[in-house]
Amino acid sequence: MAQRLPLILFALVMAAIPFIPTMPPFWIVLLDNIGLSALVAMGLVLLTGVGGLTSFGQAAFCGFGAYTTAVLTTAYGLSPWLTLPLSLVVSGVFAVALGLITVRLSGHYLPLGTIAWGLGLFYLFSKLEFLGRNDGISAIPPLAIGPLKMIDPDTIYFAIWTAVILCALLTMNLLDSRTGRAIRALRRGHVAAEAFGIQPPRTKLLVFIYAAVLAGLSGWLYAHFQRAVNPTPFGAQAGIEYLFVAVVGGAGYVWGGVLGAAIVVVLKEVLQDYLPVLFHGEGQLETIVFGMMLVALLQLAPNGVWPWLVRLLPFKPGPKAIDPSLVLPPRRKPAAIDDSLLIVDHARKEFGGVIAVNDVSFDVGTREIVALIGPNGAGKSTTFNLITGMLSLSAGTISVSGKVFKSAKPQDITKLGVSRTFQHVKLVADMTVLENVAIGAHLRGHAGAIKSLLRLDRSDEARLLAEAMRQIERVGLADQAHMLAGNLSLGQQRIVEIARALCADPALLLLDEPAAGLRHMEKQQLASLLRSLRDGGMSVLLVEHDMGFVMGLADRVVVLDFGTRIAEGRPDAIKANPDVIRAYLGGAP
Ligand SMILES: Nc1ncnc2c1ncn2[C@@H]1O[C@H](COP(=O)(O)OP(=O)(O)OP(=O)(O)O)[C@@H](O)[C@H]1O
Repeated sequence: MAQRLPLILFALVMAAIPFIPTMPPFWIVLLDNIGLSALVAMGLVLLTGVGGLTSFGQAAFCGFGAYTTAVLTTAYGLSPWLTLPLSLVVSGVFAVALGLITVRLSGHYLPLGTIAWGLGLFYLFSKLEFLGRNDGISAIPPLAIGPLKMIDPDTIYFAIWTAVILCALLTMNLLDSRTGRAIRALRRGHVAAEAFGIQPPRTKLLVFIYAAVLAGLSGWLYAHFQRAVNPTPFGAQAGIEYLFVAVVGGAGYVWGGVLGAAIVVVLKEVLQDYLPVLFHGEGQLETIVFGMMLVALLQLAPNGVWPWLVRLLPFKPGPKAIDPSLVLPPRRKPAAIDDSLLIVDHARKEFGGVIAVNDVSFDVGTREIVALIGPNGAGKSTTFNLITGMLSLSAGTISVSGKVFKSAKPQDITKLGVSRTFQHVKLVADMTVLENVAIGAHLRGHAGAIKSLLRLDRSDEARLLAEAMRQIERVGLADQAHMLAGNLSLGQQRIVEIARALCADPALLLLDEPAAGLRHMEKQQLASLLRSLRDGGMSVLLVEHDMGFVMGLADRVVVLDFGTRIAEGRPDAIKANPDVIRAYLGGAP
């Protein structure tokens, strides 16, 4: 409840505003416009700020919402309350169709794709006869509750701001959940997300639909507020402006969308009113000044105004409460075959003319720590990527717990009980250590987006967080659990990755250079942690350049050179092996 206090206070203030006797009616109109814009921006926060998918085309989804209700209420006489779900469904269905194509685009192609369909849909709205072409549709009935018709700006105000507050609540619920973590994980790229069972295309499509539905809701309200629609507010320029709103307010924050809407709507209004007076009606000066002010604002607050403002607010979110008594059921571990959990059998990987891995074979048994060593470019990371499904084999096979594959998706390998860390740390810097580690337990949770939106996921979520905390304590980072991962040292971030991997309850742990960046004491602690994991029944395969660390820890060592396995054996034998000394150890520092 205390968590929701700022929202309740905000709702009370917004509810009281129309009753202030001296409130100029025009301000209420401005607040209505801010609310409409905030709904679209909130979707963009999730899509662009949190999910990393830049869209210039959101105005088109407002158009779907607005035109759906305009047609159905004027041509078919349907009640606006009936057209509300239909407007949202139409926006959502178009989002599925456009999203299926768009979310697969990457880099510059994604925003370009959204501009393309933003432009295309604008022309569609202005050319279709039944949508009234350029003139649009007028005489749209107002919203009404019984005899109360929401004709004035100060009555529809309540509908608009109820929608804004409700959507803010739902969006915050979604972000504070297993699904929300999956969305936030996407911003760090697909690789880490996929390694823990998150399905990026599906998650992106979900965000895409959610943002479109919010825009559709804004369009529906707009149609009944203006009582007329035409294509202009749903064109590419409006799409760009919505993105501006989100970025100015703070694209990573739900309330950034609302604040951005307030800044942009008020700024435009003030400039439109005062600049022509100051400059005697000269040209389109307000557009130029508006653009310059937004650029200046972004220079001052590159992450948007919300995070800057939040530092001044008295409410600070406390750390998440964790109930240590909650436990997640262990994952069903697949059985090892002939005591081997992992069998790499004549694995080969060619990149064009480069043979990165050349018929390499080795295995990892149960309760065993195996180290994969070799000079730079020997093929260690490529072998790791073959095992984890990030690369497909050119020849040979890999089997995990008896399941043989040539190419498998990372999510499928994770489901077989394999969990990994990365050579280049892949944490979400602006998420806490606890939230990052909880991503590791993604496949152990079950609550989906709908449950998260409605807050029906709390017991599932509490168990996931309790498990994440347990793993953080296990690796010795309890004091850092509520810190942002990006504020930790590189060595600590590597340990956080291990906690995240452990959160998946793996049978086989793959560690890519876990000791890099660690101090001597930290390495010793890591070695004793890995030994205790092995003694507890886990198998570990690690790539590492620190020979002191490897030789004191590994049960068996596999040595690669130029993609070929040149030796395999116990650490003492490897240290004395002349081929290994020549290829690697002799040159090792
Ligand atoms: N995607 C790729 N395309 C082309 N060549 C690649 C690719 N990935 C790796 N290679 C090449 O394959 C070889 C093995 O690289 P890999 O990164 O697996 O070595 P490594 O043993 O992990 O090296 P390091 O210790 O430096 O991380 C190198 O010659 C590398 O240039």
